[in-house]
Amino acid sequence: MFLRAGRAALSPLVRSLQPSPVAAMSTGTFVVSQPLNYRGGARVEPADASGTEKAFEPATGRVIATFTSAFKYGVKLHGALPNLLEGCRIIRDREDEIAAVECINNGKSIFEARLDIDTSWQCLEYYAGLAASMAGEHIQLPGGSFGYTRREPLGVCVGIGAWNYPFQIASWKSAPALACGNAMVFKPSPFTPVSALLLAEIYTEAGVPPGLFNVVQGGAATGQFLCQHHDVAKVSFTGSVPTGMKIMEMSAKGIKPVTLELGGKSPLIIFSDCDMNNAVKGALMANFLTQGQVCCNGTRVFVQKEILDKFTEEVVKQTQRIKIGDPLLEDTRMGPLINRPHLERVLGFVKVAKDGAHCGPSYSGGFILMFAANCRDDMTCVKEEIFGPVMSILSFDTEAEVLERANDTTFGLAAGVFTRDIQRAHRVVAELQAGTCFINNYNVSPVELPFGGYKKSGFGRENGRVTIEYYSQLKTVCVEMGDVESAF
Ligand SMILES: NC(=O)C1=CN([C@@H]2O[C@H](COP(=O)(O)OP(=O)(O)OC[C@H]3O[C@@H](n4cnc5c(N)ncnc54)[C@H](O)[C@@H]3O)[C@@H](O)[C@H]2O)C=CC1
Repeated sequence: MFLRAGRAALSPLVRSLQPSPVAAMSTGTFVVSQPLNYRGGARVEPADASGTEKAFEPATGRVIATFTSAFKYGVKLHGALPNLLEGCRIIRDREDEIAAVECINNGKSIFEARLDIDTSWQCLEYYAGLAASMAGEHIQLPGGSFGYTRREPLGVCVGIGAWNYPFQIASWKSAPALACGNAMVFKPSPFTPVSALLLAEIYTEAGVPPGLFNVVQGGAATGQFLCQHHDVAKVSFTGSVPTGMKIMEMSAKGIKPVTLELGGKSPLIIFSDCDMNNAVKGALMANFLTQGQVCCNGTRVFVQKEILDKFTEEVVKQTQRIKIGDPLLEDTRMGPLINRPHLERVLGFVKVAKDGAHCGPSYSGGFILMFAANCRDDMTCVKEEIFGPVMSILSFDTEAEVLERANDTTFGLAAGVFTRDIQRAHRVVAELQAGTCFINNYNVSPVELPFGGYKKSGFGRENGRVTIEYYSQLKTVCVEMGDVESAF
């Protein structure tokens, strides 16, 4: 199953967690003993505790936290602009500790967890800068009259997160929300309840007023409660399409705006004139980060016929070199999937794919990694979101053909193209039905660039300047400089 011997070598990293108020360490991993709900600037046990849930360490199956779900909730708006830059500084200082918590609770490699923490503090830094430059318009009207617009907060925003990027999702939702003057109640996935608490404590330490960022633990029932709460002005959700539909339905009843960051089955198109080395690296980046549990992964890899064999051979060679194992080890690049039911689900897709495709390396018992070559568009592994380390390779002849096949999906989160022909690159991305398109790279996420989906992958955006519009509302002020011209 998993390299226990390697774990002993990790104790210095693990020990460095001990001074943290979060965790008391046990044999090479941690257990959380304090309450995991956060309200009014402190950890609390919910008054209406409705039973307990457990969170596990994916690599070992150990229980790392037992926590209570919360239902009753009330948050007061403070109207204060928090010091996000100080929060950014604290996250950078505590990067190793936060990354280790993320690695233990999620299973992603420590190497990758650190990258997630980087994109988290970068987000706080970015919106700290934007907060000061938020401005409305001044519009001249006849007769010296004029109008102006103000960007105002929405109120209490709810953030609901998935388990694959727990700290990053909490940061990407809360930083723009707080920068716009809102309060946020954040509900992490019950699989990964721990690191959002670290963010809450960091905000408090940074001087964010108590009550501006709160964490509520629980599953679907808690999420529903938050979406239906009459004090909630907006819901920002990251998760699956079926849950996204429910969130939208609930929000519609209260006429609440929603941001939906949902699933995907994104195409990655490799033309024969590509830089092969970069294209292979791009395909690995597009499929194997966080054990393939990434919404925008380019899992349908379309390769132009002339280079199909060479490309497949290189992909196989390089996937075989990926270091799989204990996610806390520095050289590990792929850890375990989030839990056993998810592993079984992914293996189910692999089993079906094996009947129709030539399949590459696969390992079972907590870790798997594979590719399926010679796939067809109608295969289940090509049509459905697997959310695991499974790359499907398909061949194509012409640009027109591949565009039609790439767009033949109800999802539209991301897409990628590798080619040396700059005109073709831009022509192709203009035709791709996806919210984020990569040219000659894949799965990089600079915080300056908006991220979000087309079609059933959702709407609204995270990151970038535009996200300010999703966490604020526009007030128009009309100013009369003359007399009132009455119709009566
Ligand atoms: N577009 C994006 O930015 C991202 C999308 N995802 C998508 O998320 C999915 C995997 O994440 P999961 O956590 O399994 O998704 P999920 O939809 O099962 O759960 C997501 C969150 O919603 C909550 N929830 C579940 N039912 C609810 C309900 N009825 N009302 C309110 N809240 C509810 C869960 O407790 C969790 O916090 C994949 O489809 C993936 O593609 C994941 C990461 C990023």
